[in-house]
Amino acid sequence: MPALLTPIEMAEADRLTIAAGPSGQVLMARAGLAVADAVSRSAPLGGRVAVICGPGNNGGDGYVVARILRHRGYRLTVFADAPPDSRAADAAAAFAEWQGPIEPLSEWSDASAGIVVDALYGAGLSRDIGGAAAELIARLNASACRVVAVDIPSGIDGATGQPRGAAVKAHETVTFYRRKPGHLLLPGRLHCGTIRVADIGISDDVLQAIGPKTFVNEPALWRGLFPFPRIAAHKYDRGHAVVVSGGLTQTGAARLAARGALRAGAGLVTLASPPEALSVNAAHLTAIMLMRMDGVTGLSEILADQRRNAVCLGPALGLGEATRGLVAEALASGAATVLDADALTSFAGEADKLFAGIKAWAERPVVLTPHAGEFGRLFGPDQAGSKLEAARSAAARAGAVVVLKGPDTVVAAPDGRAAIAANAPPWLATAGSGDVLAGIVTGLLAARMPAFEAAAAGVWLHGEAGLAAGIGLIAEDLPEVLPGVLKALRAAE
Ligand SMILES: NC(=O)C1=CN([C@@H]2O[C@H](COP(=O)(O)OP(=O)(O)OC[C@H]3O[C@@H](n4cnc5c(N)ncnc54)[C@H](O)[C@@H]3O)[C@@H](O)[C@H]2O)[C@@H](O)CC1
Ligand SMILES: Nc1ncnc2c1ncn2[C@@H]1O[C@H](COP(=O)(O)OP(=O)(O)O)[C@@H](O)[C@H]1O
Ligand SMILES: [K+]
Repeated sequence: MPALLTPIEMAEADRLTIAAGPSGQVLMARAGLAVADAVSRSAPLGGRVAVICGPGNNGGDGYVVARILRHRGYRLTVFADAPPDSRAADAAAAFAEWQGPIEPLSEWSDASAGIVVDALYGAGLSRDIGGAAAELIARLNASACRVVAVDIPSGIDGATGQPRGAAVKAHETVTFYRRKPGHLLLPGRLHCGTIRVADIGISDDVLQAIGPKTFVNEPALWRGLFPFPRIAAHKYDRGHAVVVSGGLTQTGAARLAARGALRAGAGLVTLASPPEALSVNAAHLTAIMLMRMDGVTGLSEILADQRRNAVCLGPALGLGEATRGLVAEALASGAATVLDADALTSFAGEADKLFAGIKAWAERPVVLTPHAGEFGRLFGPDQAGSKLEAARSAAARAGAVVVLKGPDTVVAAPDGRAAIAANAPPWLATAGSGDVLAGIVTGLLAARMPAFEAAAAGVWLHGEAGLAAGIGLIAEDLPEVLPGVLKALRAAE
């Protein structure tokens, strides 16, 4: 299970492990060894290494690293302003075994070493960093030193990815057992550099007891429910997606979504077009079917055929009453519904009306795909907590799966499950890319994938498609590279 553990859950994993067998000192020894190995991989033997130790068990890991590296022949200096806190017994034991020099934090300079191990604070960060530690972090970040962070760069909150006061910028981070949300959420991810996850002997049995609800968005999370075509299936088994087009001069976005839906696996896709845009849509469509849709009645007629089991509204649909009417009709039809862009912004200030329409038929899947701006307009600009918590509480409030987009897209379900994406390349930030994503999710819903998994799989496929197309991609490329991505996904089954 690609679980992410919050600092509190990770402390519980440590506690359960220690209760069942190895001591905290043994876990710390393994953690320190993993970090020492990471340093050894990039530092020439005999080179200078500085280890900066804080007052808790993160600092304890640092003393272990220092001892191992000195034993291997590196020239070590430890920097710490105080011995370990009395509550960090394992760290105190590691400190007692360190028999080399200890300098105050204020003495650190980039002349001390080319490689710096950051063991100031890890999972126990509990307030903003100030004083000598903050000053040191500023000097460290301005230096040319290579920084290896123990567990998480000091100052990054493992639950939220937010810096607290000051935060180390690392080139490499070695964490233990499982990553935390703060390793994936921005800006935390940008502070981590390359992330290694070391096995320190924690058994997956602890996950049963902890019941984590946050995951990395990768295939292990949803592959079992992915609608790979079956040999005995016909196209209607693969579902029929409907995408609603905007008016005469706003048709491209819906066609991008429709093509995403078809490539993602819907057996059929129909573009529902306002009468005035029929000819322009007709000029651009081949495998995708076209139907005339005259307002709400028109959409109602199209969705009356229950085989049309998923519908996407929003891309370039226009703002206002007409769009609100179409959304209400889609939600009342019983088709799985994806709402994006204008379908979300049209409910700014009237969000509860939208949520009531969604909750009126709770078993019908609904996925909302806002970017940060649309999210703020719908759910209010001042969401408390991290992006993860914002998406989670929005999903509970709306009664829908929420895809809060960006470089660290979060997919959250009303039941509290959430997945954070780590595979999206920055060139996905291009006009129309979100329209394709809405279409991909619609295609997966048409193929009857459950909503949370369809949204997560859609986001992952979109990211992989971005990687496959590479820099320079335009939105049109995304559906066209999906077959290669799907082929690799299926081969890895
Ligand atoms: N036995 C275990 O539980 C294991 C823990 N491990 C390490 O232990 C770490 C967690 O240890 P701790 O829970 O002791 O926490 P930390 O060592 O991350 O920090 C806690 C200490 O820092 C102080 N502190 C927190 N925020 C501060 C701030 N902003 N300014 C000044 N002081 C601050 C606290 O008062 C406390 O003394 C992990 O990150 C990991 O590196 C690993 O050794 C694996 C095993
Ligand atoms: N910096 C970034 N790195 C990776 N992916 C990004 C980045 N910025 C945006 N994206 C992704 O690009 C897509 C943009 O969607 P959206 O903002 O709706 O654009 P549009 O309306 O032009 O289609 C989303 O899937 C989003 O997650
Ligand atoms: K650290």
